[in-house]
Amino acid sequence: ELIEIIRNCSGLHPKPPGLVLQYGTAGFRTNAKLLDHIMFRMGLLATLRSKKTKATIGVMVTASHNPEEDNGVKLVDPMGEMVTPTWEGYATQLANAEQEDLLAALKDIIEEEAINMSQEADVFVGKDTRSSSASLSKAVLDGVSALGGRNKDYGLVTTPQLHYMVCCQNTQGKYGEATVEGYYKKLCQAFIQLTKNASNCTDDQKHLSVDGANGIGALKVREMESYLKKELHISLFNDGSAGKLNHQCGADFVKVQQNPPTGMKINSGERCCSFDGDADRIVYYYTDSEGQFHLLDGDKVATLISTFLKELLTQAGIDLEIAVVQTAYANGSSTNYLEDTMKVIVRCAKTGVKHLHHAAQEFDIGVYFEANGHGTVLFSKAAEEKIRQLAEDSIADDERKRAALLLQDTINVINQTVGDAISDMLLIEAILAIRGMTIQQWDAIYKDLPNRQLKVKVSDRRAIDTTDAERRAVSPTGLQEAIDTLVKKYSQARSFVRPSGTEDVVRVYAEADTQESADALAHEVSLAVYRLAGGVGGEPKPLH
Ligand SMILES: CC(=O)N[C@H]1[C@@H](OP(=O)(O)O)O[C@H](CO)[C@@H](O)[C@@H]1O
Ligand SMILES: [Mg+2]
Repeated sequence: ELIEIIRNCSGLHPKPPGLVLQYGTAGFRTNAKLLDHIMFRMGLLATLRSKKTKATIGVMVTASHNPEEDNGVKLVDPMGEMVTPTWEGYATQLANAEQEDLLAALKDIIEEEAINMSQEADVFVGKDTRSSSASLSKAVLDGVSALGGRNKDYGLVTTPQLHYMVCCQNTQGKYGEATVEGYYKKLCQAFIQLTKNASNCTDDQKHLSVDGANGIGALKVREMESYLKKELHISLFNDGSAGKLNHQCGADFVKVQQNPPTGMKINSGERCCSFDGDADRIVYYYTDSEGQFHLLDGDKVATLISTFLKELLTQAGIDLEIAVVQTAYANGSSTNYLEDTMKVIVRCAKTGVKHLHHAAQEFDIGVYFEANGHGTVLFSKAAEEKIRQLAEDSIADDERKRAALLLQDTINVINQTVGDAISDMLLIEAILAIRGMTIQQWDAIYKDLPNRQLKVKVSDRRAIDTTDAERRAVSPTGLQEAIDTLVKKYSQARSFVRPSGTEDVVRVYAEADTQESADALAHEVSLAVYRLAGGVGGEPKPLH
């Protein structure tokens, strides 16, 4: 019977023969026209995952910072985290089975995981604002129904909101209420509590300009505003009413171009931030009186947050281990500052949020951020418990107790399931307010080393294999030696290369004491990649 149903339904979502796609760093992602069968099949897979875990699973339809024509899908595991690697493998298998092999591919997974098909299943579905998202999310729902799963369609939500809903549902409301309203209430209440500790904060300081990337984040910021009770004054730009999603705006554009977004009115010295297309990344910036642009990326955010937390822990007199997890893309100055001045533990993980999240779970408090602005803070159960006890302790002295209460509100403003632009924004705004800190003062904590990111096209990027959290290349032969030799020519220099997990390119990163040196080093390393790793098209040209 099931066989019949699936055969009929899957016929409505046929796979283009021969098409091969991979569940990559952030799920499937490609031109929206190629994704209908993927969505249907991810509906099937999410239902199986739900039966297997006996918990609610999430499916988010989005392609984040990609252009509007693209789309994609990510699966969310029971605690709101990214789906586990084994199931990423199943996702790829199921996605690539030809139409006539679909049933067999499903059966393989059911047998391999010994799934009880009579177990009930629940799947939460969300989507971003892309024009293709409506029909693609329907295809997901079709997949869920085909296997008899129940679904809840949250419609338009940010990626981190969907992660949050899944976690709330599976913790029976302990993490919060599994509604968009519940999300705003929890975060905004914590934010308002926190900012009560910011004495004499002026209206000017409460103002923030937000670039919504013409995406879902803009819609949700607008929805949230009334819950903020005027404690934060947001001017929203790129709200989707006129401009195109991610086009010359949004966090990815601002970070990679090191330029302000179009469509935003920026007064010199004013605090601004940009979200990406599904609102799981945030970067801050301002322009100074000379018109110079200053970017405060994920590394600066991690520094601000970890410094704040460390001070509170000291004030509270609680002994908890705090660590910052970065990737190889973290600016060398940030790593030095954190290790040498802040004296916090720093770990380097492979690119991709799941790797950082995993590494951060090893500590009492793990702050993780990619340089591009995706990140959050994780508190272990034991850490939350210690903080709660002190906050409720009736005989603790006032200063310790105040710090514990601040830590508690901080925990509540954070979305621990995944990086969340809205939640990160509220936390950063609260920290700046409490410390009476301007964005210029925040920026001055350390000075970024000039850096450059480039892409090189090669015939097969798998030719490059890396080790040591992607900081060294082990193949092709001679590449790492070539990089080492080039790096030695410059001062305070560092460079590495790795195959991208989301684009068909090799990424090159270089930093050095001056922008000229960083640019020259990045170019020379690009040439080495081109020559040693099978470059295609013309040789990389120098930037200047
Ligand atoms: C250098 C860089 O920013 N890489 C991004 C990018 O991965 P790549 O594997 O580098 O293509 O997309 C990922 C998913 O959004 C994100 O996690 C990661 O940080
Ligand atoms: Mg994103």
